[in-house]
Amino acid sequence: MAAAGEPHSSFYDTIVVGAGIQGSFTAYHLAKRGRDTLLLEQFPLPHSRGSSHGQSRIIRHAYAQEHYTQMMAESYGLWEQLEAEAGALLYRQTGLLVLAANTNPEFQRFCQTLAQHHIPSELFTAESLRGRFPGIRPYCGEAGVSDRTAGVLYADRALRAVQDGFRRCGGALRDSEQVTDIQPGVVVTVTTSGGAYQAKSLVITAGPWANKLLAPLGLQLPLQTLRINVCYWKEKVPGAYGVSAHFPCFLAICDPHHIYGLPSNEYPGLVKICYHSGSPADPEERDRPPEAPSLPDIQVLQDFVSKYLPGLVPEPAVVEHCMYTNTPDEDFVLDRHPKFSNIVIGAGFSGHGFKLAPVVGKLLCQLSVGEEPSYTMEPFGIRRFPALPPAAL
Ligand SMILES: Cc1cc2nc3c(=O)[nH]c(=O)nc-3n(C[C@H](O)[C@H](O)[C@H](O)COP(=O)(O)OP(=O)(O)OC[C@H]3O[C@@H](n4cnc5c(N)ncnc54)[C@H](O)[C@@H]3O)c2cc1C
Ligand SMILES: O=C(O)[C@@H]1CCCC=N1
Repeated sequence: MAAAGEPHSSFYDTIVVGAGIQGSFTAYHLAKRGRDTLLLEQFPLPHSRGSSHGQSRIIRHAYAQEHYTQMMAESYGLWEQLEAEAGALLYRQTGLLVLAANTNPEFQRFCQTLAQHHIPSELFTAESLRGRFPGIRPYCGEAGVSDRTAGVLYADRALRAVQDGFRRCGGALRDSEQVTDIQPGVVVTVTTSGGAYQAKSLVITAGPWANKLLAPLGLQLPLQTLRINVCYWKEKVPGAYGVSAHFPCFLAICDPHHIYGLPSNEYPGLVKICYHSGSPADPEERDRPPEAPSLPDIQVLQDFVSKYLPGLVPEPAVVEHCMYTNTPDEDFVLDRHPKFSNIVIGAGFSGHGFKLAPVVGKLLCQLSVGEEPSYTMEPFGIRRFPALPPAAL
């Protein structure tokens, strides 16, 4: 990194656009391998306009799709490594409870992946759930399966830790610099609001702005950007649903969208419970009220809280906002640009990418240095979207 007053280099091995959790981890892995790396961020850091801000995220092995459970084994290790390097606590184990009718096929897939991967877990009937978690009322006789390894990641702290780690490895992080133009080629030229830079390869991890950057490169991915209401609910007895009372994270498999929650911790007396969907929104106008009537997500949550969590006041006490960028199948996009092989794209993290960022960053790093990725990339390829115009491919 250039010292204060020294001119900045303008030629890098790799430039990463977007310093959310995915771009920051990609840059961290690149710098760790000795690649001269520039990480560009449009806003002053830290900021709350994308998807990686806030204090907490769920981390879990439990997934209905095996490819994520497989990746989580390595991800846990990399989070631990970052914790050690940063000398900061980034993860608190709380366990996770998945709730559903025990005949639900998705619930059964969760049970299968947990068993196949030997993740410490336990099955609960409605009755045993009541005994173990008195704060939860299985209103429709739901069953449960736990993932004891799950917990909460301290998101803001984690983002800072990975960016600090990147800098310690010699990486250059320039915030308040919006990328305004990308010229592909053997050497890629990136113009920002503050200058122009060149690199042998480029990684685009721009969150809800991905398609804006990809349009001039002839590519539009089927991404939907959603505004998410992040709701916090007051405990009737402070601490009853808290980490110290061993209340777990939970994921209720509901139709059409799941509901998930985290124990009270970051805001004393408040439990975070969210709907796993939101209203379509442009990230530039996230908080503008939608023209069409928005999803009645808060109503759905109120109904859920009053039925299933009798110790909470069934009205949100605090509502914050965040963005999801969803693909149609909610699998990530981790691939090279179909025409420009030295441009790599990480996008569409569909509201579940934080916990996997250490492995996502490694895979994007591997793609950008031309290495064989460590996992099958089939679920993440751009070519899985049949509706893409053939010209883009
Ligand atoms: C409410 C909520 C709850 C969630 N809960 C969980 C959870 O419990 N567990 C979990 O694993 N995941 C969870 N997620 C998902 C996870 O947080 C996201 O998948 C992840 O943060 C996506 O990171 P990103 O780096 O792709 O995007 P972002 O964080 O949005 O980063 C993209 C960055 O690119 C920058 N950028 C864009 N365009 C430009 C440009 N032209 N020039 C320079 N910079 C640019 C942006 O400013 C931004 O900083 C949740 C998400 C939300 C919103
Ligand atoms: O990724 C997670 O764990 C959370 C909870 C389930 C839905 C999305 N995000």
